[in-house]
Formats: sequence, structure tokens, C-alpha cells
Amino acid sequence: MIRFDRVLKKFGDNVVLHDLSFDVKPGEFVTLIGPSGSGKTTILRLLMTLERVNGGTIQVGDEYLTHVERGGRLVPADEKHLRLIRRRIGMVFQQFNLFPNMKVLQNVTEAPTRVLGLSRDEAETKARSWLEMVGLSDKVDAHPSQLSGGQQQRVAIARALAMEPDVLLLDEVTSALDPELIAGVLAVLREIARTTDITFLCVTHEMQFARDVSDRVMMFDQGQVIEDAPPGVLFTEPTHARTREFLHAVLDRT
Ligand SMILES: Nc1ncnc2c1ncn2[C@@H]1O[C@H](COP(=O)(O)OP(=O)(O)OP(=O)(O)O)[C@@H](O)[C@H]1O
Repeated sequence: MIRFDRVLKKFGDNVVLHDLSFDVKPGEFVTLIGPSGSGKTTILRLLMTLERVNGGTIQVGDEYLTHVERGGRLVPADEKHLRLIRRRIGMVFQQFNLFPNMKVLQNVTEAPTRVLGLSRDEAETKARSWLEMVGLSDKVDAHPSQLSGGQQQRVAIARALAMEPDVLLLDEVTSALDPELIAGVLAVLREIARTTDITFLCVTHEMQFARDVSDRVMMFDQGQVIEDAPPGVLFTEPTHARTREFLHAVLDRT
């Protein structure tokens, strides 16, 4: 579903991703871990086409983010092509960025009506079922300011799901939350991963969550995957010294 092939990304002279290749299969839940500045968020931003590669290719499904086939020739991807790919990718960030003046239900129906062209009735029916899935059926008429951070993040998750993405990118979704609200958000994500065939690429410092929910965990260091294994292996028998150091440092902090 996602393929990075020899991707190079630099900001000025700073080479952030160097010859990076990895695959994520349809329906897999893959988590990226690694030290601050190792390039994890950059990978998600490339997939959202908020950044462009300096070399190599990125594929989502059968489409390339970098180029498109026209009349048997490969030409650079244009904005129309990127928009179509972007629709297949949802993202939930650390900041919830809900529309403050809209009620919860409207926050979830806005993009499906405007972007996917759903009727208001259809969008509302779907939105109610997503809001039920994230445990917020009783909050459809609330405004975001009346909700806790954890509830707001669950609205943001429902809003992403309402676009029916093939791929959902999660970037430190619990970092801005008080500790007592984190478990509820992670439980919702765990349930979505279990019951849908969405492909997940997740950046998190929540090692227990990564361990519980991931099919694979990729340890990142200096723009490269240095270890890629199921969580049961990576967390208990990491083969790379950098992975061991990183896990010790993170687990000591918690
Ligand atoms: N827009 C930008 N302009 C210049 N440098 C950038 C930009 N975005 C990221 N970088 C640099 O790229 C490197 C990787 O950043 P990135 O945010 O991807 O790391 P990360 O692994 O997600 O870190 P963290 O865990 O702290 O979020 C860092 O050195 C960062 O300073």
C-alpha cells in the first residue's frame, strides 16, 4: 500500500532521509520509532505531499507521488494527481485542529460533503456511526471547546475516518493530552485497527501502544531504518545497539 524506494530528502545541506526504502502492506499497522530529529515526521509529511522528495520514489497503492504516466510517458505529478492521492490518505496530528465554531457533527461532515460530494443526510448518517465508534454519540451537538482534549482528539479521528481513507497516518496523537486521557484515545485507535482494513503508519513515543497494536515496528536512526521487526521481537530482543539504547532511554523516562 505504501512503498518508499531509495528516497532522498534534504533541507538545504541537511540530509534527513538517505536512500530510504520500505514497504507497508495493505491493512498493516506499522509504527515508526526513533530519536528526535531522525526523520519520522518528514516521512508522514512526504506522504501528505506537504514536502517533496529530492530523489527516489514514493508509491501509495498503484500511484506514484512523484510522477504520473501520461500517454506511455512518465511526467512529474501535477496538483490534480496529488489531490486524488491525498484523498486516500487521512492524518491525525498531535494538535486536533477542529473547527471551533462548528458542532462536533459538522466537524465530521464538513469534508465528506465538500470534498467527496456526499449529501448532507448521507454524511450525517456516516458521521454518527463514526462518532459512535469513537465513543462520542452523546456529543454530536457539543462545540469542541466543551470537550476534553481526549474527546477532541477522538472527534479528529472520526473526522479522518469519515473521508474513508485507505491509509491513516498518526503523528504523536497523544502528545498533547493529559496522561489520564491517553488510554481512551489509544483504545479507540486499537479498535479501529482491529475492525477496519485501513493501513496505518504511526509515529509515537507510546511504546506500550506500539507494542500492543503494531504488526511491525521500524526503528529509525539518522534517516534510515536500522531495524524492522514485529513488536514482540523488537521490544524484547532488539539486535541493533542503537535500538537497545533508544528503548532504554525511553523506558527509563516512563
Ligand atoms: N521544514 C523544514 N525545514 C528545515 N529542516 C527541517 C524541516 N522539517 C524538518 N527538518 C529537519 O529534518 C530533521 C528531521 O525532522 P523530523 O521532524 O522528521 O524528525 P522526527 O524524527 O519526527 O523528530 P521528533 O521525534 O522530534 O518529532 C530534523 O533535523 C529537522 O530539523
